Amino acid sequence: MKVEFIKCHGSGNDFIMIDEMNESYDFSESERKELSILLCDRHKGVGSDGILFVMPSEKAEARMRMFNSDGTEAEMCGNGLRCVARYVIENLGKSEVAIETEKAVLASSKVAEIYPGIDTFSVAIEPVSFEVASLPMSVSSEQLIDESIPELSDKRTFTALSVPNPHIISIMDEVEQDELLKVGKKANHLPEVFPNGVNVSFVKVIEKNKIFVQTYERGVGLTNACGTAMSASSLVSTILGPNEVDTPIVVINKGGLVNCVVEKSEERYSIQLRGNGTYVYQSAVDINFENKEFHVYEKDFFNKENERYQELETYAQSQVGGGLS
Ligand SMILES: N[C@@H](CCC[C@H](N)C(=O)O)C(=O)O
Repeated sequence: MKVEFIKCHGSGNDFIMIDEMNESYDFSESERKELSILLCDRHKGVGSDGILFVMPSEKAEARMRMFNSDGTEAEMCGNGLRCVARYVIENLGKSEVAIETEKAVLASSKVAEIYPGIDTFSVAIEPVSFEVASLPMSVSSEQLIDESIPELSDKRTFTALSVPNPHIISIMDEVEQDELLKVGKKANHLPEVFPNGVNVSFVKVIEKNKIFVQTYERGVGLTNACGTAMSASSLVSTILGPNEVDTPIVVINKGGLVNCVVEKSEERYSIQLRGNGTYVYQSAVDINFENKEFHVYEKDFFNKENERYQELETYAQSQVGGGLS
């Protein structure tokens, strides 16, 4: 079977995007999982953090399903949703669209550039819940706000929330990647506490409304950026730290930066996540699901789009001080 795809990224969190709206691939569920494991492999495959399937929807202009590189499906993907929003916006010639995800239909639109020359897309990150049952997470309390999780660390405190995929966030003075890797691995081998796994983020507050976030992603490992994690981190550093609601929070990550606006209405939080949805190249793969063999065609690069993004990346790294280890 020949499958066409676009290689894209949001903040360096990279994806293989497959259009099932205009193409009738008719994948089975096991084929979607297989595609993710084979193609996301950075040594033998195309290499990416996950696969975005853009599908028809009865409730919205399109539906997104997102699979991690280990073949598991996530409830939501913020950086991926910006890429899908761009694809649907450009395909339909609209400036805003609604995208169906597992737990919600989410508003997405093209907005003012976050950096000169970078087409920028805003996606709604909701529903948000601090109930531990929503992750799910097994602890004796209903919420876990800035508390220790002894199984993970004896020196850090964490806040648990779903947006709606599961996250735990720890705010600290300096983010150490090796420590994040250790804690992230532990958290994802602790089914008695996190039966479905969890995304783990370390956050440094650089100044008011400016934070640095790095994430160990469930189903992937350390990534350049995780959109839902940056949204969750913006919210937690607003509740526990100096950030403000209704104000763009600059979130620096290893792959660049985004803006997050935390909103509160009738005691419910939501976040607007704004950033790039960059196309790197398009290509196709011939895949035989029986024997798991595949051949990737030549890459057709999008003209200079990713080179422009690299300017933003360089700018973002200059903003973080000692945050990158
Ligand atoms: N990178 C994504 C989140 C992808 C899913 C995550 N690994 C999970 O399993 O919840 C993002 O940008 O939000």
